[in-house]
Amino acid sequence: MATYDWQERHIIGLDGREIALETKDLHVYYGSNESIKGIDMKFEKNKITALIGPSGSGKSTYLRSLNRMNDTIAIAKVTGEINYQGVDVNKQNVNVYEMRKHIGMVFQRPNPFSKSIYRNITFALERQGIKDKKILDEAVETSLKQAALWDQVKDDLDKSALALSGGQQQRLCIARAIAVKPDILLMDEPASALDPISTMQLEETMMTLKENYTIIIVTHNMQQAARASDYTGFFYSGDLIEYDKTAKIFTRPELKSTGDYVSGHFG
Ligand SMILES: Nc1ncnc2c1ncn2[C@@H]1O[C@H](COP(=O)(O)OP(=O)(O)OP(=O)(O)O)[C@@H](O)[C@H]1O
Repeated sequence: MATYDWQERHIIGLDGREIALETKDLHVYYGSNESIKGIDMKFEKNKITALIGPSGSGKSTYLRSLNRMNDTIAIAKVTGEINYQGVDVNKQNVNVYEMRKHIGMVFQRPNPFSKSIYRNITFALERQGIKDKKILDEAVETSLKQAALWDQVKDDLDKSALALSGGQQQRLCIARAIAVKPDILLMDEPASALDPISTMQLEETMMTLKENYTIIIVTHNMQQAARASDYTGFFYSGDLIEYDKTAKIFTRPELKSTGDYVSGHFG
């Protein structure tokens, strides 16, 4: 069993880069359990950042706090700053519904509504008061194209979303998330319920999406992080231990713990 110096940190500064989102001294508590222990992290605009680390290290908790999903958990308390376009979205007076139009989320398991493919995409837009059929049609086509699903479903838009394959359902959920034109897409293990082919298609979709979006993804799949992301953050026990360009993390990380984790020799 290797021993590691858990006081060591190596965190990239991202000086001079355009920053889409930043947390400062972010802590998350579930009751008396401190699951995130003061994380400072910046995310570069139009890049994919992967969050990796062992089970229970706090990746999902951190990701979910970025668009206030932890608000729904009664015992959760989040302190610190989450800065997005000059606003601390962790402040109580922030309109969370509005904020989530800018910072969207795709979950681990595809969760389309039990509605048609078309209405899955238009639902949020209609809630915003958009009724013009031409605008809704355009939104459906654009977001399905961006999610690389249009060609497969364009003749079946009235069919139930639940009739799609798992991989198609996940791409529909991405299309639904991007229909409201967010800046940032948070993805919590979006490929964990998918087969290898759907996983590859999802990764290709992510690579195209980053032209327009900043993506932050939690993944257990090291190959996926290495292939698809620009930056990687290694989490351990609620702390961000090492954060750098993905190529560096996977070939010559600064810390032994990171190197052991990404090569499967951790512990
Ligand atoms: N809803 C919750 N209520 C109480 N504790 C929670 C809750 N969600 C997570 N935790 C705790 O917070 C810590 C971090 O969990 P989290 O799920 O964020 O880790 P993770 O790195 O995403 O793990 P995994 O890779 O297994 O999904 C764990 O100790 C976990 O038990």
